[in-house]
Amino acid sequence: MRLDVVTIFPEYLDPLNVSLVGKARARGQLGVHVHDLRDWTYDRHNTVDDTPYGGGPGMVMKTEPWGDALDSVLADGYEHGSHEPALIVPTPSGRPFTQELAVHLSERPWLIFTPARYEGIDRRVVDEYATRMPVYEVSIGDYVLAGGEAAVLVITEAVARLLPGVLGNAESHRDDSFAPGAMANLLEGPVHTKPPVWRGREIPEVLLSGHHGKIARWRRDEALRRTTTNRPDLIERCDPKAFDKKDREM
Ligand SMILES: COC(=O)c1ccnc(N)c1
Repeated sequence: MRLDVVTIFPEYLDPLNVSLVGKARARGQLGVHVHDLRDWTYDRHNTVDDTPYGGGPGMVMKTEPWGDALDSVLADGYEHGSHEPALIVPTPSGRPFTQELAVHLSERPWLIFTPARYEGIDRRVVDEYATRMPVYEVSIGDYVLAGGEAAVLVITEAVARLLPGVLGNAESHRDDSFAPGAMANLLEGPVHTKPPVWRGREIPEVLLSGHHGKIARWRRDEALRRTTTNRPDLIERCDPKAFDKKDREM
């Protein structure tokens, strides 16, 4: 997978050099190219914004720098063998970013992120590139940020961990919160590790039983309990039949 990020704060994406994404890059599983939008400005002040047509507060990011930047990124990607780009536009007015969307994006070969600042990017930029590739306008939650770069980090982290071979244990995805299948729409339950007793607190006995069926049922019940408490809105979406099937597998 190739990721491109065009931003006025390239240093904001430095965390993509560390941890899981950094390791995936070092192993060549992920190519990450961060570009400074101001490299495509030609005036003395490297201007990237201007006042909004129709009036209103704040400033709007101008079409020309974005157009020149995206054309350059596309040319470079194609030249190096990438294909089927998709534009990812982090915005509070986008579709919710979900585990399902993360899975979908992890299956694409090339993602180009355009995190905005100010009041956003002139709409004509999205309209222009929507003629050449799929555009995903994505919100990471019901709140507004000063810029989309933090959302790029969130989306990249969620997508990169799904790439084959990135997470040590391929099974780790199966019980993810929101993962497709029996755990779909359920929050993950609690986890425990050594020591067996800590400040007088012991491990739930079932986890020490070695009975995989009982352990799986306990984990499912704990996931249901946590989901009921924290996300009752998800409960009606659960597929009880999936649990029956899982029970049979136990
Ligand atoms: C400027 O970008 C945002 O404020 C933003 C991006 C993605 N999701 C959000 N909830 C906000």
